[in-house]
Amino acid sequence: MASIARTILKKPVKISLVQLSSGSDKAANLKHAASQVAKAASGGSKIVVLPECFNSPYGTDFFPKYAETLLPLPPVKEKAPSYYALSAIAAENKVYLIGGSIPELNPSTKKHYNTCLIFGPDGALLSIHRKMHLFDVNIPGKITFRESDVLSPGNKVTLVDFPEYGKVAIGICYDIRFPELATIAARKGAFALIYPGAFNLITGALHWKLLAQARAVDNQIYVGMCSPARNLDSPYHAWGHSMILDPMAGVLAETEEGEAIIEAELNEDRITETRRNIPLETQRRFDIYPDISEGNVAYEDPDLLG
Ligand SMILES: NC(=O)CCC(=O)C(=O)O
Repeated sequence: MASIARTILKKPVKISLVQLSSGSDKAANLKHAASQVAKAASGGSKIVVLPECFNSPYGTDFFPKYAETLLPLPPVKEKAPSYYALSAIAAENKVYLIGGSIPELNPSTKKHYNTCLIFGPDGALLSIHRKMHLFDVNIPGKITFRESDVLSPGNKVTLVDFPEYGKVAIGICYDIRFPELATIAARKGAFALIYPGAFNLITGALHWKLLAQARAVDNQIYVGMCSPARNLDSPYHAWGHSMILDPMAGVLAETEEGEAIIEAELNEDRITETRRNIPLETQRRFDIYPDISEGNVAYEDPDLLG
């Protein structure tokens, strides 16, 4: 089989993950996010990531209360303060901003979503990812959570093109448990999988790093997982431990549970070296099993097209 030689990261890029400390005051959370993204950008990062539900506490009781109306695009200013704050933050700092996630309401269907907005360095909206896999778990005596009591799932794989660099795939938290999403994105040429995510203290301790390393090693790609800082005053205690992994699943940057910014430089050489040394791409057996990146993959969500 021929080897697949293609450039997927056009030039080195520094990325920052902001493990933000948030509370119940949305305006204060937005202001704080602005100052932390500015700090990350001043260190040279051109891609900056915020955590899941960075503008609100995380929990089913909070989603409707904090939900913003994005549709039809562009949203009405008063109904989407986080949208306009993120756009301004991206433009002021000239960064690609992966805006964690915010609770969203589609007023025509009355459905709520857990939604990531991605803006370019000019402040223009590049893409929207709605969490595809909802966090519904029951580990008796430890944690029960049912996002689906309130939220609806998004219906597409999100690959965003950052023209100077290449494509980045977006998932939100529980989405990382589904390797299909990561594999589709990697085979479609993403150089990084980015997951804003708020794992908890039970599964975080066991699975957070394991899943990050699994997605990196399976796909020979960079992975970033960006958590909120742990806030013991809030009902949900996030695991923290934001991390950036290289395509060999080595940890490039990692933090603990407090507020922090972590950063790393990503480059094409590390991807090609990994893929040359362990040439999974040319060893796959699509004569035996299907290539899940081909065929019936949704990249557009009809609900988002208006
Ligand atoms: N916010 C989430 O999706 C949490 C996911 C999580 O904790 C897990 O174990 O998965």
